Amino acid sequence: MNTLPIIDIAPLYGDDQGAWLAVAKAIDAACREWGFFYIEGQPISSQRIAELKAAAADFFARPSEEKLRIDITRSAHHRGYGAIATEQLDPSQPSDFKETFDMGLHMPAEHPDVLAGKPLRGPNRHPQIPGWEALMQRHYEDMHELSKTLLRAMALALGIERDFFDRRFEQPISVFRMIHYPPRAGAEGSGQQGAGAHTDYGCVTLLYQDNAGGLQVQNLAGEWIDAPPIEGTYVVNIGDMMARWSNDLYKSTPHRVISPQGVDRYSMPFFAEPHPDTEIACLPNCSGPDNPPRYPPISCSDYMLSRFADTYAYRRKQA
Ligand SMILES: O=C(O)CCC(=O)C(=O)O
Ligand SMILES: [Fe+2]
Repeated sequence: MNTLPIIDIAPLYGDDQGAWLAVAKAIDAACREWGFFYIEGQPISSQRIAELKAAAADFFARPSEEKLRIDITRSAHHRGYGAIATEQLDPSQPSDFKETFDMGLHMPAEHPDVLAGKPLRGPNRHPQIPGWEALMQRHYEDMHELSKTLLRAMALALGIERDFFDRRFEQPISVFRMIHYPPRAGAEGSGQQGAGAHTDYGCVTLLYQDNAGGLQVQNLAGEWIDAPPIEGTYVVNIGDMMARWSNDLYKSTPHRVISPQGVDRYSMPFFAEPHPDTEIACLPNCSGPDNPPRYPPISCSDYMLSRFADTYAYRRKQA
């Protein structure tokens, strides 16, 4: 059973200002209370999802040698394939029982930012599968637009300029990721779990999950509650950078994935992050005389790099 808010965002695409504001307020309230909610009425087509799922199933079923041609651990800017156990989201647990594909904003090797060695900038690394790159590119752009639509609603509800986030999310370091969780062999509680308990690092995560189930969210009482699959929805959650940006007005909530039993699970998060040079300093209207800014300003890229180093052993070694 689901206890998280479900928000129909269709009015964000219409002309009714009153309805628009009501949705913005509902999103804002969910960010303050839970940091986790579902959206429905979003414009990503079910055909797109079907194409992505077919592409994921095809890619992850390929031999390791083929997938490792785009090994993420050999990419300085974090693109490509992550084999099982590359990531360890909960350091007190075994590594995650999942494999991943990550892509971001493509910047060719000769782009000045790449030549200057700017962190997290560079070309994507796609598998050699016909149609793959075009599909991923289209989806990345559509998810970028969807995240900006949600951010615009948050800006309005917070009483800051409507385009505050639009201006800061140009040339973003957002990542689209596909994840495959193989079926778990042992009983629940034994050994590796799908994704260890963690909070997301960035601003806003928009997650498509298939119907296998297993995503859980920690409530205020510290209990794990299910965030079950709901047809046609995305699960949206706030990450640590947005919590920091909003002076902890918005919550970044721990979550995890229990490996599926007897079935494969596929999920596809889009991690929306700003331009790397964006200054993350207390947002307007998020502090006051009794509530001073809690964190010093930091650049988006410095913040993200420090968090990546915590989760990926191979990046710790590089650092
Ligand atoms: O696969 C999922 O449902 C959640 C994945 C997740 O939390 C993450 O990648 O940050
Ligand atoms: Fe997460």
